[in-house]
Amino acid sequence: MLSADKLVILDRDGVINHDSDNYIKSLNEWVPYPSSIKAIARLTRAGYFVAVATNQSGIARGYYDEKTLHAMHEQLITLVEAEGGHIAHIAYCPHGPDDKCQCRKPLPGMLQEIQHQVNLESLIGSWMVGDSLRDLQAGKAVGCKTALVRTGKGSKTEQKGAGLEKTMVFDDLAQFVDWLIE
Ligand SMILES: O=P(O)(O)OC[C@@H](O)[C@H]1O[C@@H](OP(=O)(O)O)[C@@H](O)[C@@H](O)[C@@H]1O
Ligand SMILES: [Mg+2]
Ligand SMILES: [Zn+2]
Repeated sequence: MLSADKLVILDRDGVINHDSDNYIKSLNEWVPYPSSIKAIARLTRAGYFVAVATNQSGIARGYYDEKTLHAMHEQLITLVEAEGGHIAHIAYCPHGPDDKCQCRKPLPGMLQEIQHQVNLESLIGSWMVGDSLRDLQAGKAVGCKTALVRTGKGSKTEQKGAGLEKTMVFDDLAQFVDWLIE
């Protein structure tokens, strides 16, 4: 039986893979950080469940389609499983900022989807790891502990400084995992 403190929810762009201000629009543009793939596998081996919650407004904006997004996620799963890791669930929000959905971070809808997928009563004590303030806000809304990584937009988020109370800051996902499981 999974306990909430053994669940780590990851933002995708800027945490697992390089981000771009022009969106990640194709499988070729989806370039993982090798250390992040290995870090996910280390979490699995340490008994953690790992899930992903990612805003993908590029779909609503017409930059790419869900078939392309699924190809990126199949590649992610293949790379993680090749390292002996596992991803329990990938939640994504295909909507745009004006669509008034319940799943676009900073709203916690995707985290609640993950909660139900892994059969947890609560996410209190789970981890949310992101590079943007909205990732941390979504996590805090449902009681997650929060970690900011400096990759992707993380350094900019850190410099802005707002909303980082009780958030731990790490250079990258690998450093967070070193701290969490060592
Ligand atoms: O970091 P996650 O949630 O995995 O994904 C973020 C991406 O969907 C894109 O989100 C966009 O924000 P808007 O959706 O345009 O506000 C921009 O920040 C892009 O640079 C970024 O690639
Ligand atoms: Mg991000
Ligand atoms: Zn949505």
